Amino acid sequence: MAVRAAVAGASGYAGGEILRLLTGHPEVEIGALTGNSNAGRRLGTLQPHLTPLADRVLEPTSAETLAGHDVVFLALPHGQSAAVAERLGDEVLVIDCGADFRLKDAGEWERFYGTPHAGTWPYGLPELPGARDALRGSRRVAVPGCYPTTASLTLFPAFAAGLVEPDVVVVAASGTSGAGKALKPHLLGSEVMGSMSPYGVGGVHRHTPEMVQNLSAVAGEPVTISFTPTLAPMPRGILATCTAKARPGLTGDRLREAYEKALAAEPFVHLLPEGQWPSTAAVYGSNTVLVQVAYDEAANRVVAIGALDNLTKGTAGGAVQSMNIALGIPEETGLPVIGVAP
Ligand SMILES: NC(=O)C1=CN([C@@H]2O[C@H](COP(=O)(O)OP(=O)(O)OC[C@H]3O[C@@H](n4cnc5c(N)ncnc54)[C@H](OP(=O)(O)O)[C@@H]3O)[C@@H](O)[C@H]2O)C=CC1
Ligand SMILES: CC(=O)N[C@@H](CCC(=O)OP(=O)(O)O)C(=O)O
Repeated sequence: MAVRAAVAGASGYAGGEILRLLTGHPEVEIGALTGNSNAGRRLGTLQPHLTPLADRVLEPTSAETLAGHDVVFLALPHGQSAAVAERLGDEVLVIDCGADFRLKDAGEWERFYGTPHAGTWPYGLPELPGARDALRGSRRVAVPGCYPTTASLTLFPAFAAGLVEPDVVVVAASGTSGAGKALKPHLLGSEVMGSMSPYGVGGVHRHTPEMVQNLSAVAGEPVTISFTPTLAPMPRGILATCTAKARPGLTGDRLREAYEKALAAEPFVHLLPEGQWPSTAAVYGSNTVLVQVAYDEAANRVVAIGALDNLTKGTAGGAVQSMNIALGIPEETGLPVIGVAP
């Protein structure tokens, strides 16, 4: 019997990408689609690429409209998920694309988000050690932020093998869809086109504690991370350059072996052949993360670079991957691994 899935926030970027993937998922039947200011409108006017669903009309987002489904995807602004989720019942699989349930440390949540902490759900980054076990059979999933997905998948093999010091620098560029569809003056076409600009500089971006949480768990000790996000003039994609000081005795061969071992069985994280480096264009629309790593001997630093599509593996693809695991569906079902080129 098909899994019946509802999508809250279907008018937004993340909701639209979830629907793009679910329309091709053989086990899923799409149920209620909800919006907020766009409730009552035809989906085709908001998401014209979702042609099979063009005549579906958005309902208001409420526990009532989302009831009666096996899975509910929440693609809502931060702070909106808890009130909906708590009325959906424990047997429904609720997958939250927002940040509300990602962090374990309530103090860190309050410091970066400025609101009371709603709680912690199993974290939807299956590739991290132990994550698949926590997701299997779970009825709640917190989908990671797009930058933490990129940096964590790019660096965890180095930490898992104990090859680097717990002192990391991440500089990442993101496409503009990462900021959502709502109008923001710094995202107007004339502000973004032909320019790259940093934001959230100096340890203040809310994804910093999420990266720290992930990599500290893998390292088995506290990791500090200096994270600088930048905005790039492209609709989708993240390219993260991550560096960490090497531990004594590291060689390029040992580093490569550690990455090969950690990533060999991963369907969605692909270590490129030596000498080839990731690009955002190569992962456009796919659930793949491309990774490459090098040992910069003169600077004694590991340089690891990862690229993904922020809306696919960075949000919706990760969400569907976690749904598959939670429901016992083969993990790769319905998820593209091939990008769009040129
Ligand atoms: N974009 C990305 O790359 C990523 C996004 N996420 C997370 O996914 C979630 C959605 O992001 P995104 O799709 O980019 O954002 P958008 O701004 O594109 O979409 C937001 C959605 O939420 C709805 N909405 C707005 N306000 C409310 C409200 N008060 N109550 C209920 N629904 C509301 C909107 O409805 P309407 O349009 O009808 O008003 C719209 O459907 C966010 O939590 C975001 O952090 C996570 C990882 C990456
Ligand atoms: C380009 C851009 O603005 N990106 C967003 C992150 C997108 C993401 O992963 O979001 P959530 O944590 O909100 O789910 C930002 O930096 O705020």
